Amino acid sequence: MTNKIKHIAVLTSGGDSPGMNAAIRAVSRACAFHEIKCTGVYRGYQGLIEGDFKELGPRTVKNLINRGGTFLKSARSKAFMTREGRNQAFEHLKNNSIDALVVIGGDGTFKGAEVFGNEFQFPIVGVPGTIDNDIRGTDHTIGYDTALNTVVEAIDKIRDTANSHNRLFLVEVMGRNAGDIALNAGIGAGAEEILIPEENLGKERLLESLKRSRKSGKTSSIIVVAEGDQIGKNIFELADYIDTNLDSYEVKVTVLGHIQRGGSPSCYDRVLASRLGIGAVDALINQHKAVMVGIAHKKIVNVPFEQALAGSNDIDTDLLRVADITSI
Ligand SMILES: Nc1ncnc2c1ncn2[C@@H]1O[C@H](COP(=O)(O)OP(=O)(O)O)[C@@H](O)[C@H]1O
Ligand SMILES: O=P(O)(O)OC[C@H]1O[C@](O)(COP(=O)(O)O)[C@@H](O)[C@@H]1O
Ligand SMILES: [Mg+2]
Repeated sequence: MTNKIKHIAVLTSGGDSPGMNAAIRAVSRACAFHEIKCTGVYRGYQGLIEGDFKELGPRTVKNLINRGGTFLKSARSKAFMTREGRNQAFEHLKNNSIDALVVIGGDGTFKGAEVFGNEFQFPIVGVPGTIDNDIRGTDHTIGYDTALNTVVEAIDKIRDTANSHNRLFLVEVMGRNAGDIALNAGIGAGAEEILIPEENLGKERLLESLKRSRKSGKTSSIIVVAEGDQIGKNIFELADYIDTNLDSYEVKVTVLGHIQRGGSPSCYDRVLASRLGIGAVDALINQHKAVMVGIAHKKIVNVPFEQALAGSNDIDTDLLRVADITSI
């Protein structure tokens, strides 16, 4: 076959997520399987600009499947947003005879890949790795399931103390512009209210709802707030507002922060990462470019970057209903 891919580079970019290591491992081993040379790029696009490369063989990636973070490290690269930076990146790829690139990251990473791929006609395939699950065309992104489990475990602990003290806890979770973590972990942890960017509840309605649940006999409450939510953006201001207008509870705030991004990946994320890593190499061998490899209805799919980037997945209205009914 003409244009046979002989050398693939792989990088991780944007916010790290549990399972990225498993995805790198799968890419490296799929390359070994198909007798394709594999190079790891350190620190995402920044390492591409600096030529910070390391050859990856099947044994280089041993003992990684269970490890959180990314051993190739990740970065948010300002220089890659410039044409000059991207020119440098292309020179390094050319000088190292690299034919194609696998980028593991989120929406920003795919945007960068789309821009770069168009500018230099360079084949790039994306693997969705972000805890936010804010990519279209794939049911799940790598790291999301692990993050959900971390959040639920943390909220279970908060529930113990909330209940012992008759307190209302506002728990802030990640998800820059997406409510997936808040909604699913909120249901899983039995939250009374879930505030997400996709749906603006309004402070007054939140207060009314809390008053109703207090009246119905609840003695403590957990509200899960996505960091990008309209009324929860400043969670401490929201806590003051509730404290001032609802005297039945003592209000406390917990910001879960970056613990949500760490830890050993769940089995689901390990399997997903393994499938998508292999899918990315398959896609390149089959001459695909500018696509993300995703999973839809249990099957591997190739989704053009343009579609993957068409806003985050719509929020599942059925889940909103489940949250409403189970918290009555
Ligand atoms: N429009 C763009 N042009 C070029 N590079 C971009 C663009 N958008 C994002 N990138 C690159 O992708 C990197 C990762 O994006 P970011 O939004 O930080 O994370 P994520 O991929 O997890 O969403 C950015 O730091 C930048 O280097
Ligand atoms: O660690 P940083 O750079 O402060 O970024 C925090 C952001 O990264 C995330 O954890 C993941 O987002 P991305 O996958 O888009 O990088 C968001 O949920 C959060 O808002
Ligand atoms: Mg993102």
